[in-house]
Amino acid sequence: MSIPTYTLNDGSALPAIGFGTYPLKDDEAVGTIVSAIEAGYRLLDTAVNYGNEHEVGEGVRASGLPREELYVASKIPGRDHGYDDAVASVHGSLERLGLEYLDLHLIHWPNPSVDKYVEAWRALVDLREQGLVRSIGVSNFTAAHLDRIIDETGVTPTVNQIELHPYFPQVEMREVNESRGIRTESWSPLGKRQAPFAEPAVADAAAAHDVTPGQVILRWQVQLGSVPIPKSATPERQRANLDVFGFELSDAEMAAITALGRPDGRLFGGDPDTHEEM
Ligand SMILES: NC(=O)C1=CN([C@@H]2O[C@H](COP(=O)(O)OP(=O)(O)OC[C@H]3O[C@@H](n4cnc5c(N)ncnc54)[C@H](OP(=O)(O)O)[C@@H]3O)[C@@H](O)[C@H]2O)C=CC1
Ligand SMILES: O=C(O)C(=O)[C@@H](O)[C@H](O)C(=O)CO
Repeated sequence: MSIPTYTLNDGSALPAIGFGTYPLKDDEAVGTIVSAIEAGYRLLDTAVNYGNEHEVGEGVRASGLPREELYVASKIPGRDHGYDDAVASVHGSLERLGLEYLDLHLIHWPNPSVDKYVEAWRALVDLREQGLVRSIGVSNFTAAHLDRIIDETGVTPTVNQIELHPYFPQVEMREVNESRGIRTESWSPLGKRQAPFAEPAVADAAAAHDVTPGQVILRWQVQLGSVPIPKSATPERQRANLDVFGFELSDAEMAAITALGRPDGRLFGGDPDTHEEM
């Protein structure tokens, strides 16, 4: 299956759906990642803090695909936001992955109380110039965090990966990203443990299009223009989650799913102004 791509603001191409790798680990993770690549995923999302960059790199090699056909993305953890620490962090990621370059590297969380995310961003800008990272972006950034790094460096992130699922549809942040030319990526795109598969807005659309509730939610993500990165350890679900380009939700179906959003819809209170991860 060939996956459509978006052109990012730096001219590079990002697959319209990717594979989330948290919390896959150890030998089993390698097989799971190979099965995802065989299912057709090309974008693999990892992070230093997932502790599985080695496994992702092994999966890339075991897939037998040429490196340039895969799109590998990782993230700098909060403890590495100082400029030199961020540079060392990216070198560490490349070493663990066993790759010569990353397609995309993100700042994982802004950690505003530490107040060093601008330094981490400067490091990413320089690493991109050196060719170690092809595209650079952020995760869990609010409008204020985005505007600060853009104002202080003149460089706009290509993507902002944020929590986005039917109970937390991020209407405002999607507009914030779009107005700055930043592509939104959705983490926990299905809603993880709280996936709203039984909600009538989802179940009715699934019945109408003869697809699964998971496919409806991921298709909703695609039609919002956000890039979902669902995780599944199950090959059948991996394949089903990718098979969302052969049907289209109506405007009414889209609106009904977005209307499931609620103010307390975050999965674990991950408000980037207050939730910090090191
Ligand atoms: N930047 C950030 O701060 C964050 C980034 N992430 C990224 O986002 C990725 C995805 O998020 P995640 O939290 O895993 O949540 P998801 O919304 O992807 O849900 C994953 C869960 O749903 C199950 N599942 C997957 N497909 C289906 C299906 N078709 N039907 C029923 N159940 C299904 C999986 O189980 P099974 O494996 O058994 O199929 C798993 O338990 C992560 O892997 C990570 O890469 C996540 C959190 C924060
Ligand atoms: O998966 C990620 O990228 C995270 O940031 C996680 O640590 C996330 O915060 C989580 O799953 C907490 O339960």
